[in-house]
Amino acid sequence: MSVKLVEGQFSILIRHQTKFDKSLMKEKGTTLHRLQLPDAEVYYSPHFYSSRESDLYLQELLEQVDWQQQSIKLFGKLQPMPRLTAWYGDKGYTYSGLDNKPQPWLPVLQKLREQVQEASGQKYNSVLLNLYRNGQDSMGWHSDDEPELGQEPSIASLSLGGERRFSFKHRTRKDVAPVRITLSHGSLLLMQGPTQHHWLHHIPKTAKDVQPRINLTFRHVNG
Ligand SMILES: O=C(O)CCC(=O)C(=O)O
Ligand SMILES: [Fe+2]
Repeated sequence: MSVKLVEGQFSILIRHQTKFDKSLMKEKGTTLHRLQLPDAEVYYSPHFYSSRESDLYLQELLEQVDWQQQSIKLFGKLQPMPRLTAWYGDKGYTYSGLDNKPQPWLPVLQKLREQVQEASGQKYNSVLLNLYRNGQDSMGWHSDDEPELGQEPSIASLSLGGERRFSFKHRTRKDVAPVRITLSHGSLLLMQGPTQHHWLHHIPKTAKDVQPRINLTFRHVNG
């Protein structure tokens, strides 16, 4: 394996070469583009996986993951979350006020974790999966700043399936415009450094007729 990191003004080029089984050949070289957000460190690679690899991973995850409909308390009332979720990894973690008991890693999740770790140069011991069944499924404004994630967490987010809008908004600076990107099938988004301190992000609902989408956020939970 060789990892080469070249930092330009706005992009980091990471080249890597890994052995994969022939049926699922990962293309060599990943370019992570740095997004121009002040007070943040965010990188995006629209085609981290080819469309064929992405189709296969999407199918495997739809079939193998233990998808759950969880509820959250809103204004004192239990409401179903507008998406299905699952949590795999080595450590428990509290998210949106819910205690998540992780499931042991599936082989496909291990494989994705290794590839994402190689691209980011970080280690992750947990992954939260979200399944957005249609355009009415969503995730509200939040930042991933739970104390268990440490001061400046690195969060690697893989998207598979229907394209959805992902927006960032600065917590305090009104002079800084929100940033919107469309997360494509097989894309990788990396959020690290001070991003979670200063920015919120969300997945809004859409009236468009969108395909189901799976998002995986790899995290390192301290414990
Ligand atoms: O679905 C996404 O892209 C966002 C997921 C997210 O922000 C999270 O799991 O914390
Ligand atoms: Fe998040």
